[in-house]
Amino acid sequence: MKQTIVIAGLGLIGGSLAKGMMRSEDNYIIGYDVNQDSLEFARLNGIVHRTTTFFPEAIEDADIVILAAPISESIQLIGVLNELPLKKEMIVSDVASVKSSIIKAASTLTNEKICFIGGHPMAGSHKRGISAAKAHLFENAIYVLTPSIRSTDKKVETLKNVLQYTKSKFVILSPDEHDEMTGVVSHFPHLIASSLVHQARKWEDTHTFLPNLAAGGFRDITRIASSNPEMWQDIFYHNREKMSVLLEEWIHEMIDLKGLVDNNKKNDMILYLKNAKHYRDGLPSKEKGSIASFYDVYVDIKDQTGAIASVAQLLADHHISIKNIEILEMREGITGVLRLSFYSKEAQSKSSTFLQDNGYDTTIL
Ligand SMILES: NC(=O)C1=CN([C@@H]2O[C@H](COP(=O)(O)OP(=O)(O)OC[C@H]3O[C@@H](n4cnc5c(N)ncnc54)[C@H](O)[C@@H]3O)[C@@H](O)[C@H]2O)C=CC1
Ligand SMILES: O=C(O)C(=O)Cc1ccc(O)cc1
Repeated sequence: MKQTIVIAGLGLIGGSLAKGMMRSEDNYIIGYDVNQDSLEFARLNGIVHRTTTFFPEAIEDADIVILAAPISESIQLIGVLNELPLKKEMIVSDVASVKSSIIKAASTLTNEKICFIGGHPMAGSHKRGISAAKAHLFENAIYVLTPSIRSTDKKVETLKNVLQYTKSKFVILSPDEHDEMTGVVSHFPHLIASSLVHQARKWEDTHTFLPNLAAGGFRDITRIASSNPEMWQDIFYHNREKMSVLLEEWIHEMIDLKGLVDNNKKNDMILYLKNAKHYRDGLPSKEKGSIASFYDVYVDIKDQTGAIASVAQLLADHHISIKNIEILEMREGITGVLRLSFYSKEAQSKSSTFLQDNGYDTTIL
C-alpha cells in the first residue's frame, strides 16, 4: 500500500532515513526543512520525491511524519502539529537521541488524529547535514521505539513496516530506560572525550611538542569529540538529569582511581584494568549496534608514494570492498599502520590472507 511519509529535518539522520526508505516503491517521501540548500541537495540527488519549506503543506496528505530536526526543534514541531487541522489519522515519530522530553511533549497532544511513537536509530556519525546521509547508515543498528500513551501495537507494527527498509533492528524501551542506557554508553562518553581533549590542549601550553605524540590511543578515545557541538549540547540539555548523576558517579570513580595511583596499589590497579578489559572485550562488538564497530584488519605499510593505493588495489582486484580506511600511525620515512574496516567477517579474513600472501604484515584484533 502506498504511504506518504514526511521527513521534517532533512539532515544527516533525516536524509539517511529518506535514502533507506526510498528503497521501497510503496513509499512516497516528502522532505521538509527550514534550510533551502538541504532541500535543493535532496531534490538534485533524488533523495526524496518532493520538498517544501512549508510544514502545513508538507503534512497535508501524510500517513507518517518523522521529526528529524534537532531535539528542541522536534519538540516545537510536536506543538505545531497539534494545532494543525489534519485531514486524516497519522503516525508521528521522531529520531531524537533523548526520549523523555519528546514523550513528555507528545503526552500533551490533544489532536485525536495523531498517534505518537518515539524513535531513535542508534547509529550516526560525527558529520552533519544531508550531504553526509547514507542509505546504509542504520543497517544492523538498533532502532529504539518508545510508544506513547497515544499509540497502539498495530500502529507500532505499521511504523516498523515502513522503517524496515533502513534494515535496522527494532527494540521497544521506555523513555527512561532509553535515556539512562544511552546516557551511559553514548552521551556520557562524549563529555569525557571532550574533557580529555581539553586536558591535552591545556598541557600543550607546557609542552608544545605534545600534539605530535597524540597517537592511536588518544585519537581513538577522542574521535567522538569531533561531532556536531550544537547537537550534543541539545542532547546533554535534554538528558541533563542522567548526565548529572553519571558525572557525580564518575567523579567518585576518579577519586578511587587516584587512590590506586597515589598509593601504588599494584594488584588493585591490575584488577581494575583486567576487569575493564574483560567487560570491553565481551561487548557485542562484531555487530553494528549502539556501539558501532566493524571487521578491522591492521596492515603495516611503508611510508612511500602509492602505499595505500597498492593495498586498496589488491583488495579491489579480489572484489573486496572496504568500508573505511584510516591511517593510524605514519612516521616519516619509516612505516605506518592502516586500519581497514570491512562489512563482514569473511571479507576481513580474506583480505588479511590476500595481503599476507602479497608480503604485508597484518593483524586482526
Ligand atoms: N548525528 C547523529 O549521529 C545522530 C543524531 N540523532 C538525532 O537526530 C536528530 C538530527 O540530527 P542530525 O541529522 O545529525 O542533524 P543535522 O544537523 O545533520 O540535521 C538537522 C536538520 O534539521 C533541520 N532543521 C533545523 N530546525 C528545523 C525545523 N524547525 N524544522 C525543520 N527542519 C529543521 C536543519 O536544517 C538540518 O537540515 C537530532 O535530534 C539528534 O539527536 C539520532 C541518532 C544519531
Ligand atoms: O555511538 C555514538 O555515540 C555516536 O557517536 C553515534 C550516535 C550519535 C548520536 C546518537 O543519538 C546515536 C548514535
